[in-house]
Amino acid sequence: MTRTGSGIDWERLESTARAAMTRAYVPYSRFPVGAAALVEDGRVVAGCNIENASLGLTLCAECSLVSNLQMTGGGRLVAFYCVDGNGQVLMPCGRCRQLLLEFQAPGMRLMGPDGELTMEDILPHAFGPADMTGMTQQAQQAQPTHPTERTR
Ligand SMILES: O=c1ccn([C@H]2C[C@H](O)[C@@H](CO)O2)c(=O)[nH]1
Repeated sequence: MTRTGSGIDWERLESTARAAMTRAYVPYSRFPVGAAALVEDGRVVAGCNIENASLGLTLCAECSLVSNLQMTGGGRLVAFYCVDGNGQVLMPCGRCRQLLLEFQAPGMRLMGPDGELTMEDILPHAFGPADMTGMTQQAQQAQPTHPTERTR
């Protein structure tokens, strides 16, 4: 049984993810992926995977989605849905869990194979933005200066 209850319009996200999946560029794996997410301001953003002849440079659908998010006004993700080529729910790979963590609204919901999940469910004890703001003054001062910021 699918657990819902958060009031999220999952059907809209599912259909947007499926439409995004049809835009995938996957000449190497033939494994299209589409992702869609609801932004806290009501926008829906989407992405597809984009492969590369240099295989390790492949962009996952989630990567394309967060690029879309940032380029269309930024904000935080409230709900996320990802599908494979059959339109079935696909769980984000490890790297993409980290990408999503960066842009999650508090309590963001993801659709999993058996219902709603949270980031804490799929990436427990995560390293995230809060850890960076916790950097000590000393550690920040130790950062190398970017060449353009040098005064002489
Ligand atoms: O979370 C994931 C996992 C995989 N892929 C893509 C990358 C590659 O193009 C294909 C096979 O790994 O699926 C995604 O887009 N997102």
